[in-house]
Amino acid sequence: MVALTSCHHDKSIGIRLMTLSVANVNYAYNSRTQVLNDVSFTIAEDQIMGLIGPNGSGKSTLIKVILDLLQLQSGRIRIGSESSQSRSAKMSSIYLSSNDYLPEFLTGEEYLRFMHGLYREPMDHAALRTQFVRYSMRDRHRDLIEDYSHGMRKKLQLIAAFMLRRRFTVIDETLNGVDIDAINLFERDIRKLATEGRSVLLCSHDFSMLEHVADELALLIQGALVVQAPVRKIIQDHGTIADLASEFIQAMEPS
Ligand SMILES: Nc1ncnc2c1ncn2[C@@H]1O[C@H](COP(=O)(O)OP(=O)(O)OP(=O)(O)O)[C@@H](O)[C@H]1O
Repeated sequence: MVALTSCHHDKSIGIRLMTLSVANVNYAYNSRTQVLNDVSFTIAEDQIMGLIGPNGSGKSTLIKVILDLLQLQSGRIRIGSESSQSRSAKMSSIYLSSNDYLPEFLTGEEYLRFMHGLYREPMDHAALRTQFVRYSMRDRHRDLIEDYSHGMRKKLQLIAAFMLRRRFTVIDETLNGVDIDAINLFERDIRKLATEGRSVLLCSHDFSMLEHVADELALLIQGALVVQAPVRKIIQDHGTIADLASEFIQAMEPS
């Protein structure tokens, strides 16, 4: 096994406020399976961080530990200045999960009202209708989620995130199955969140989308974070994110 522990940082950034700081996090589901190994990284305000890694490398586990859906076993996680377990951290974060388990018995509009209720935010009905039109779902907010296609369920989750505009948005593979028009809109909408000073953790196997949209990239291999680097530096040094990923994955394969 090649030791690959270097993390690259962009020295030109200077001092920035951090939305997320993860320090020395380990996680094991049981005594035989150590899934996360001493993971440390940060996401600055106004930054979109892409999270990549092979299947089973621990990306979803890391996200669940960050959001306190799995209990932190060791290390420290802060969202802003608060512990990730605090109520204020939870109120300032939104999670779009990789599955599309949504309450089938609600309409899209009722689901969004429910989400706004959780965050104690008033819902802007005009904004809701606008988002449904933008994401090619005109008038479908009145239909039961049960009747939505797979892509429509994903788009409903995206609309929730773009209406609620939390300080920290976490997206785990939510874009699978979403059409190209919606991806283009998503890229524009997610950049707007970042320009407002919000932060995004975007886990995806779609490297070309990440090349468009992410500022920074984190690569997780076998539960270890082997790279945190600005995307433009990766493209400068390696050509593409895919090239960087395959270089590291090959280097870590047993010879
Ligand atoms: N509830 C669980 N109990 C035991 N092991 C689990 C559990 N959930 C995940 N694992 C294991 O933890 C490891 C990491 O899984 P995880 O889902 O975090 O990977 P991932 O990087 O998100 O993968 P993918 O790209 O395939 O979605 C895998 O070996 C997986 O089998």
